Amino acid sequence: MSWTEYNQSIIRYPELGFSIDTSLMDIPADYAAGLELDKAFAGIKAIEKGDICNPDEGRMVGHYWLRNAELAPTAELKADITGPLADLKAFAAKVLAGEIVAENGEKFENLLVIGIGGSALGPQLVYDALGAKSPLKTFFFDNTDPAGIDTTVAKIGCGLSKTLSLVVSKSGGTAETRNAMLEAKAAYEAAGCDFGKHTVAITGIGSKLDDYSKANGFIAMFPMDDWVGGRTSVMSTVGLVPAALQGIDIDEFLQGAADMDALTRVDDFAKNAGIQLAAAWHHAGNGKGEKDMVVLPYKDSLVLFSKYLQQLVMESLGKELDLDGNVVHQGIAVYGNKGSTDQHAYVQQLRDGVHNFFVTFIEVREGRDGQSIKVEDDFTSADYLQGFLRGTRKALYQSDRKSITISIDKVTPRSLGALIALFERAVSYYALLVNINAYHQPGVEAGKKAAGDFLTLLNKVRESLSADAQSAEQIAATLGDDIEDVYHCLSHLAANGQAKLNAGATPAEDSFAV
Ligand SMILES: O=P(O)(O)OC[C@H]1O[C@H](O)[C@H](O)[C@@H](O)[C@@H]1O
Repeated sequence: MSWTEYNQSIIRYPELGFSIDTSLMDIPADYAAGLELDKAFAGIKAIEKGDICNPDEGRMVGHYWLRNAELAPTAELKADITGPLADLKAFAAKVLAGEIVAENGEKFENLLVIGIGGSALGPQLVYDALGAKSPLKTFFFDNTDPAGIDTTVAKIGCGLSKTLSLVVSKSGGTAETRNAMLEAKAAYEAAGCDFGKHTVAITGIGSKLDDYSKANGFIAMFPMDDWVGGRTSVMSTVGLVPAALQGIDIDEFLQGAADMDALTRVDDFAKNAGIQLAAAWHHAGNGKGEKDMVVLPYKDSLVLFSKYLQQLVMESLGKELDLDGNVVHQGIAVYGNKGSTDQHAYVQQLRDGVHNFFVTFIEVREGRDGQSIKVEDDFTSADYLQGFLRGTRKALYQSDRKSITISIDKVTPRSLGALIALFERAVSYYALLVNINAYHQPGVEAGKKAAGDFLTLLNKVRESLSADAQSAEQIAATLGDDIEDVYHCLSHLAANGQAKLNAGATPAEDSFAV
């Protein structure tokens, strides 16, 4: 790759301390000419002006308005953004000033965020990246795993009475979040505290959670709108309430995103990092996701960025049908962790093994805020980190492994907002280029329905147990259900003290009794 090609491939946004280098993707100069760029630019405009761009759910796609309410297509929608923003800032200021306090009159010291998917990943990323000096130490319940909940409750310990909980669910009906909330309630009550007096809801108006928050005397409720998808909700009340409580400058966070939005909505391929990122993905995977994206931030505080992008990209782009109903099985697989840590784990395969990926390096130019010691005569830890990034990038390219390098000066609310906005925009553009709806998630429902079927069967199996040991086959015959499904119910009951297992040599020979 020549110096000239590097200069031609890089896009720099000095106002954001940002650059993106696609030179090591080897994209032919005429590649963009073969893409439906006009359709992509027109599609983004339709999204931002409030067309129903999520046709399957009949919804607008409004996350771009969250950082610039002036873009919202009506005064009412604008007020739906600015009103809650002002309210949440006032609320956070009162909590941090000790004007809103715990039931026992003490200042809140901890925050417990209860949510899953888009209602957890954004707050987790923001806290990890920016929350080092948070006045509220933050914990998460992001699952229905009772052991995980116990571990977190143990970590909070006697601080629970000074813990503010946020129950976050757009739909207000997600089972894992409901369960985790009830587990939290039980933990507060075991500590002699009233759950409602320590808790805030963030949810859609009129949802089950909204009703529950009123019935249980929650401190406050912040609304979430149906035109914001879970995976793009970090700049709605979902991400901003916890961030403001953590003392993070949310105005800067929103401004970084607004600035990136402005720079990536221009109809000029050469200057638009969002469309270029989407085009790079398209070229790498032949427009069909044939290559996975490995995300490698060389900065510990961005370790969750790969996990965050995993939901943003895979839930948005992983679709069976295109907008015309054709079966396309689109998507881009995303995984990653951080550098240089991963060089001592899976980078061996990236360099030498199966060639099914491209890398997105995230470079943070400043090593640390302040002076560094020398770890060798001439070098600091930051020099090493930079050396490993540059070295890995080069070593991969030498074995024909492509990469994108995105650089920011440092991890700040502004640069994190800009990074998130860049990937949101690239996802929108890519979806337009391959003609899919990036804003629904029909596949998620199948797993939820099957989980419901399991629970129905679990009840039936539990009731079929008797003092006489029976095999799965016998119980399945009585119930008229699938033997293996019945067996998994029996195993679960036995593992959780609700059935007695007489272990045989094979699952068929296992028998179960009450
Ligand atoms: O915020 P909630 O309604 O509880 O949804 C939480 C998450 O679960 C759903 O199943 C979706 O797949 C996610 O996109 C969503 O972010």
